[in-house]
Amino acid sequence: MKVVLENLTKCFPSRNKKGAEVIAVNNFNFEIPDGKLIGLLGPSGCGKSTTLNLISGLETPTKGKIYFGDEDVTNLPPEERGVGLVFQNYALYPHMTVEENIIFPLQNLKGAQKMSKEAMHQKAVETAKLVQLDGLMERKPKELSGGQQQRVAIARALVKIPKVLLLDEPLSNLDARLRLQTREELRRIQRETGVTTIFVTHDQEEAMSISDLIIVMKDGVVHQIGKPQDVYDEPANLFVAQFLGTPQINVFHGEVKNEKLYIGEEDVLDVPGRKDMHVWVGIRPEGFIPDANEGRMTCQMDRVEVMGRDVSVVSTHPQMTGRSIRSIVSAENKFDPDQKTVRFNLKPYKVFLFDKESEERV
Ligand SMILES: Nc1ncnc2c1ncn2[C@@H]1O[C@H](COP(=O)(O)OP(=O)(O)OP(=O)(O)O)[C@@H](O)[C@H]1O
Repeated sequence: MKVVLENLTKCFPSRNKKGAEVIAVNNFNFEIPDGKLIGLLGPSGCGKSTTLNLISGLETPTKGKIYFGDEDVTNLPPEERGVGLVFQNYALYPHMTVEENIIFPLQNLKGAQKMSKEAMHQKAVETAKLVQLDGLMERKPKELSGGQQQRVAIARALVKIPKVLLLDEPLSNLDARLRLQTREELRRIQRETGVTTIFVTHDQEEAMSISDLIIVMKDGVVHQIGKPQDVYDEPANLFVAQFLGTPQINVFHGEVKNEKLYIGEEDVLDVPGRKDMHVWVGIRPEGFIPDANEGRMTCQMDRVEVMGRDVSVVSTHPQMTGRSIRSIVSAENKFDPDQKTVRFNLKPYKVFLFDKESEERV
């Protein structure tokens, strides 16, 4: 089912009398396509959870509308929206078995939807199979790993076949290995069920790896929506460029003069057709090509970190905004441990220019 957000806005009153109100979500407009997995991404406090709570009905919007398909659900309570919810803390009932936990939402069905014990059991078994828990139905939550507990929570959210599945940081409580495994599981379950899913995370790598589309938010405002690779390759502004990618993009003070890009005294790249202006220059770590003789950009060598197939060259530059430049280059490049400088040429498609004031891409 598609989900339409129309001018969606949520303001919270200030916690003290003098303070300004908080605009947690500011005029969010988007149509989430049917059957897709959407990653809602941004730093802490950017309004991700509030957006999810508005979609689920746990919060009511200050302004704007929410549609599931063509139905306006803005004023419907959560239980009438048909959403499945999964939170960071699995919130399972500790005294119930896996099966009882999964069945729980079915027991509250009323009227024509009421199910027999046998039908509920069948449904629980089917859903448990989907999340690969079918051998563990008699266990209590404390007898399960974190990843398994989260799968019970997902099964419980799916058992009523929700129109929309909403996941708020569902992997945060898992250790690194389980996190990786469970996110792949999540992707598989979403593909198999085809339920439109919105997944909140502050972890850009997690969102990029499993989402069909990512939405990048900051301070309640949506900064960019797109396929993960497209957003990485074509960031709309400096914030998005800095938020996506590990190591982070390197940012320099720069200037376009006579169709050349200058960083400090050096013209590091030809930029045909560009008008003269001062810019922020963002260079992805993979955008540097070491060239000891003809490299147009000279940096002060700090150290080389071995990563296996690649090496990370850590260097500095007076026009750099952060502490040090991180460039990832093939391990086939050889560096002298005593060299004072390192010279690079730049891959033009890995270099982004941003307006100095608005920080929008130019
Ligand atoms: N009930 C509330 N009353 C007042 N302010 C709130 C309330 N809930 C959230 N906020 C504020 O709204 C903003 C957005 O909060 P929200 O929880 O949506 O962010 P988030 O992106 O999910 O953050 P995190 O990743 O830390 O959970 C924050 O500034 C937060 O302090």
